[in-house]
Amino acid sequence: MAETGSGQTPEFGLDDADLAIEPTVFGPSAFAGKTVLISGGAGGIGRATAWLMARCGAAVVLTGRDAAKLDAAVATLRAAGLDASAKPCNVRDPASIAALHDWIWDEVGGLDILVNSAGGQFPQAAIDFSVKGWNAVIDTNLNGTWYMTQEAGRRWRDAGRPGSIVSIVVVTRQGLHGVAHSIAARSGVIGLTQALAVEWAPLNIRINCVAPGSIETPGWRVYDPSVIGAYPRSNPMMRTATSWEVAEACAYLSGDGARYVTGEVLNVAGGGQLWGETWTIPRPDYFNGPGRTLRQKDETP
Ligand SMILES: CCCCCCC/C=C/C(=O)SCCNC(=O)CCNC(=O)[C@H](O)C(C)(C)COP(=O)(O)OP(=O)(O)OC[C@H]1O[C@@H](n2cnc3c(N)ncnc32)[C@H](O)[C@@H]1OP(=O)(O)O
Ligand SMILES: NC(=O)C1=CN([C@@H]2O[C@H](COP(=O)(O)OP(=O)(O)OC[C@H]3O[C@@H](n4cnc5c(N)ncnc54)[C@H](OP(=O)(O)O)[C@@H]3O)[C@@H](O)[C@H]2O)C=CC1
Repeated sequence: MAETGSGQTPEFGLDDADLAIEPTVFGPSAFAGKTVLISGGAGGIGRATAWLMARCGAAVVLTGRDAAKLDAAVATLRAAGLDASAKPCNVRDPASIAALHDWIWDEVGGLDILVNSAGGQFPQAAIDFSVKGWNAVIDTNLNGTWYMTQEAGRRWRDAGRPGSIVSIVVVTRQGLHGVAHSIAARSGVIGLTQALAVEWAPLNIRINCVAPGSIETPGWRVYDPSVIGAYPRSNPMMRTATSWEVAEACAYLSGDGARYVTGEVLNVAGGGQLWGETWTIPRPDYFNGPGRTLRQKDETP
């Protein structure tokens, strides 16, 4: 892995030098003339999506809370000759989202695509969640995604313009343990997406989700090395993946190739939605035993 333009090599995942040259199935003008807003745009998956779409001709606008991180990401994109800008915003704060959109519509010339990649959680047994911790995860992942989505929808409606939204979620029904708050929040986002796919079809707005599996990004810093070591076993392909592999799914779903697709969840998880297991907290001993047959059912596991 090469060094980034900012002199930083992330602990996990691809850096900017990698993202500048990763091969893609999309042509160099696949997103020409499109403006794409990416929350979490200086993070792992958001950053890869920014590089991919910018390399395919889009003007990308990055947002997140950390202005310095955004500025560094924009500087490397621009140094590669790409059209990138950024404005900080906290997706938990509707006023800062409104200010971001005012700037995009007044200064950048409007919006075509929104990618909701801001999000995250911390690993903890659900029985130990504090009220504050639960609310932090719900507010970031469910409310934040809704605030961003509603603001984009309103602007498209008011401007009479079509739009496309992709929200990054997690695999909610199989294999991911120790992040029940996030499963709850992302299940809400999936339900919201299905509802809006219908309600907003008359507005010519499509909306879909991407559910990544084990994707090596800086976000992995909150997981203990002992659990990260097992992540390749989260799926039948028996490997982790890159942010680029998720970015290509975001590009497909948000772009014209998916013009007849709305209300979907695309798992980019190597089949982890079908087989595999990811413990973000240490796996309880209960699940390490052989289990019991009917004959053994009254014995202690
Ligand atoms: C088949 C599928 C395989 C998938 C494998 C991988 C699974 C998924 C991986 C990812 O999604 S990685 C990429 C995502 N990135 C992150 O998760 C980034 C890190 N997370 C965060 O930044 C936070 O968790 C947050 C909640 C998203 C941020 O919110 P906020 O900034 O408000 O939080 P804090 O102020 O830090 O904390 C608020 C509150 O939350 C509780 N809390 C936070 N961390 C922990 C922890 N480690 N353990 C227990 N509780 C925690 C706590 O109550 C905090 O309040 P205080 O106690 O600090 O007052
Ligand atoms: N990596 C993985 O294995 C998986 C990731 N996902 C999900 O994909 C999405 C992207 O994750 P990934 O790129 O890996 O993680 P990163 O932590 O690398 O990126 C997430 C970004 O979200 C931004 N963010 C967090 N909270 C807020 C907020 N309140 N307002 C604005 N921006 C915010 C952060 O920027 P800043 O700190 O500057 O605000 C950060 O750059 C997340 O929703 C994640 O949970 C799902 C499944 C697996």
